[in-house]
Amino acid sequence: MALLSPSHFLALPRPGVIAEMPVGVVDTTTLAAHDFDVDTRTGFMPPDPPLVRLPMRWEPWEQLLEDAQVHRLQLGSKHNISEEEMDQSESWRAQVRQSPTLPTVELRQSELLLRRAHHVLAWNMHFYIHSLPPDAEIRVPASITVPLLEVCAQLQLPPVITYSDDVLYNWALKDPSAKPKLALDNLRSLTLFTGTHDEEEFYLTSARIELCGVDALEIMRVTMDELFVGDALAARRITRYLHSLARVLDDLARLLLAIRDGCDPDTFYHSIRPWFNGADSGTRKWFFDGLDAHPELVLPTELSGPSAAQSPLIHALDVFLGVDHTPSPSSSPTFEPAHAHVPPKVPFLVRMRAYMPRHHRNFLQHLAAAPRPLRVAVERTGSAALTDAYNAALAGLRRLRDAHLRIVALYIVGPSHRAPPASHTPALKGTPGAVKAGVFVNGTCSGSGPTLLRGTGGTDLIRFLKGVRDRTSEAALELDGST
Ligand code: HEM
Repeated sequence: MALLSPSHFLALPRPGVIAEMPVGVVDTTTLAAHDFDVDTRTGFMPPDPPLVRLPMRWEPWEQLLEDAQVHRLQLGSKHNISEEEMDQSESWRAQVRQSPTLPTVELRQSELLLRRAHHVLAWNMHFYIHSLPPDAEIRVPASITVPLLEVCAQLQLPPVITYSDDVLYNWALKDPSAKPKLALDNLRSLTLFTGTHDEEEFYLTSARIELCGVDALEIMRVTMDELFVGDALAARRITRYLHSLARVLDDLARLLLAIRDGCDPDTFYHSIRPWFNGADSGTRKWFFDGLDAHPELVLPTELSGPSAAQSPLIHALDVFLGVDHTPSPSSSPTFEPAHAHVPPKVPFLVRMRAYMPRHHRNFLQHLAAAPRPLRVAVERTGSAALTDAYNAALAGLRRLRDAHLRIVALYIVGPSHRAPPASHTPALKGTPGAVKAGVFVNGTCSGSGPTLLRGTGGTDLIRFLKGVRDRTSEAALELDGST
């Protein structure tokens, strides 16, 4: 790939999340950045397939990622891990430690290079940490720490796998010549921990929801146009749009529930999910080597693993419909991190925004600052038809969250009460339904005991999810405008 010259318009400095862009300077870091990197056809997914490999200069990182997958590194916590598997992981980790610390300056010229670098380095870091024996100290080698933190400083993302690494920017087309190319069944994942069809389906379920969610984004857009007009005809149109939104939300719920066709709950819980754990999900602290020589690189105080709670689409739906997730002071324990070495911070869903690509974060801020919020407009008109339609859209979002609760019960609560199947080999990619025999993997999910279940991000899971679901319905309006 040819690198851009420093004077090229795409090589202009990226904007700060909080800092405003200087007056007159357009954010050109991605071709769609002027509209928050939200594409009219693909929403928060990029319209073109993500980069699959960095240029030769960074080939050592790519080679390590390929080796980890080809040699099928195993979770260090797997209860019946063989000597051979332990040796295999250790020899891969030794290669990581011996790798040179590659410079990242040239990556800065392209957002797409930076994205791929974050993907590769963060994935290598999770392979490194979670393949370690359960009693080993967690020390991320300088060859990962330094370039990863440099890339993170550019992208304003934390040094950990995010939803954008495993869903938004982790896909390719099965058939590039298919029409339409981004059909829901024309996707495959790029990087997998386990090489299983189950893991791929886990990521692709979210990817399909993002693509189908484009219809919801379009409804938001036309509704906001009508809110600007604000007359009786606009109110009738918005009424129609909100009923359509309820139907789109039911489509999203169907896509979510369809995960059951391709992803086995025990495989997910025991073999796949432990790879996602962040620093706030385990009892061992993560140390990052190489920082002494780089005082300019700053580590975040908390690192949560990837979660679809980082999906900008679902946040956008809440913002648009005016669902307020600010927890009351009495509900704060729901949002406590799992371990004492991670200080409690802001509410979980707000925290998750720091893990989103910054253009998407900015999109949500922009949406929240809309001068004519939908909920206020519905309250003001007092129209029965419009209020019904608004409540129908909220009910659709609640049904989506009800479906999600069923999935969490099936994929986390259920398996956490069961011992891992004694003979369990997940079906390999491309062989769905293959006979399962041989190996099983014992997960290390935080709080995975029956009494206190916690999510990837360290939440008191069911209580938290029910709270979010209930706040969705609580936003409903009575006909006279009261809640
Ligand atoms: C097997 C499939 C899934 C499982 C086991 C699962 C599990 C979880 C867990 C444990 C949480 C709590 C937060 C955390 O700690 O990460 C969560 C939150 C969340 N998940 Fe999922 N999830 C699944 C699929 C999805 C999908 C496909 C989506 C949609 C893109 C989604 C959207 C969300 C959202 C938006 C939240 C934040 C709470 C909310 O807004 O309702 N999840 N999920």
